[in-house]
Amino acid sequence: MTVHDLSAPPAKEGRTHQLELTGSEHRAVEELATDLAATPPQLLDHPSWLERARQLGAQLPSRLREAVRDYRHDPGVQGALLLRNLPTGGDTLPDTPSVKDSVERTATVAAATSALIGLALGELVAYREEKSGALVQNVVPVRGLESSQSNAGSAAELELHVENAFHPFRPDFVGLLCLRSDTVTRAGTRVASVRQALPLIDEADTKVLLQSRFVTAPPPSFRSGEGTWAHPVLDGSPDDPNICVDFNATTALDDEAAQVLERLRRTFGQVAQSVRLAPGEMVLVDNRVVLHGRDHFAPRYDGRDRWLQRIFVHLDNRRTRGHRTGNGAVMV
Ligand SMILES: O=C(O)CCC(=O)C(=O)O
Ligand SMILES: [Fe+2]
Repeated sequence: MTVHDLSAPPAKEGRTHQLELTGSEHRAVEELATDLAATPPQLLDHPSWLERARQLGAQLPSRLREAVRDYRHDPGVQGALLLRNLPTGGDTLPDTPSVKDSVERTATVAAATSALIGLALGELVAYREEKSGALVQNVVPVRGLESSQSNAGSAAELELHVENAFHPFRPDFVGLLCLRSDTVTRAGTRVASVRQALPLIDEADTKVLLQSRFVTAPPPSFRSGEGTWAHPVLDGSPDDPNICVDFNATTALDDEAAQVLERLRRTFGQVAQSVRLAPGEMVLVDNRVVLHGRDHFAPRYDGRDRWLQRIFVHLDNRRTRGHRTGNGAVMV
């Protein structure tokens, strides 16, 4: 990550969470990820592979475990954790996938790295109706979907959103590990937290945002799903609220709320930072307080396009037990 990075001064007092692994820490993670990738049946979504991933996750270098634990306790003003110098199996990477809804099923060093970190943070989860319920999903540009408001798009900027804002059990955290960056236009992941935006929202608007005057539709990645019941955009502590909004999918139920929503969109546009991930960098965003999106870019479809791998994390899997068959990782 280079320009406009998370080391830019935060909007107000607070920690910026980031950690660059040393050479020996990198090798230690690589060894664990290589061991995990080779663990039978070498399938990411398999219960026995995930059991091994939980065990090996506990052996990650202590500075990494500390950084994750600290971030989990309080995600800071920016709500993001940036990890650098992670292994991705760099020299042996295949071409960037190019098809819609591409996912990783067979274990690789990169996918194992994401799984180890996700399981150190909490529980890996996926949605049966999205990307066939795979735990590690590819974020790649897809030909024909350039203008889509999904992670397969490119020509259009992907609007700031909370991941799966419509869902009663949206992820608590989203992780994006970069395998290949967009070397031409240097497209970044945009991040903006409600902790940064709140001081810029006036009190009257905050009041409206705390009321159930909004609805949100499922994103294009979901095969099916109902739009939400009326919900507030802000909830919890008025001083440090959670946020639930998708500027492409949330609509207001009345004119006043629509104006407030539009002002909120502009405010978030002001505080958003572009995180230009380089290969081996992973950004985790706290999906309760951070909106994310993506700059527009021009893919070449030559096998070398931008390639991220995405994971979702829940902190408490008892909450969703009734939605997960056999206590597995996929919500139905
Ligand atoms: O491409 C990116 O940087 C982020 C895309 C996104 O919003 C997602 O995959 O959830
Ligand atoms: Fe997203």
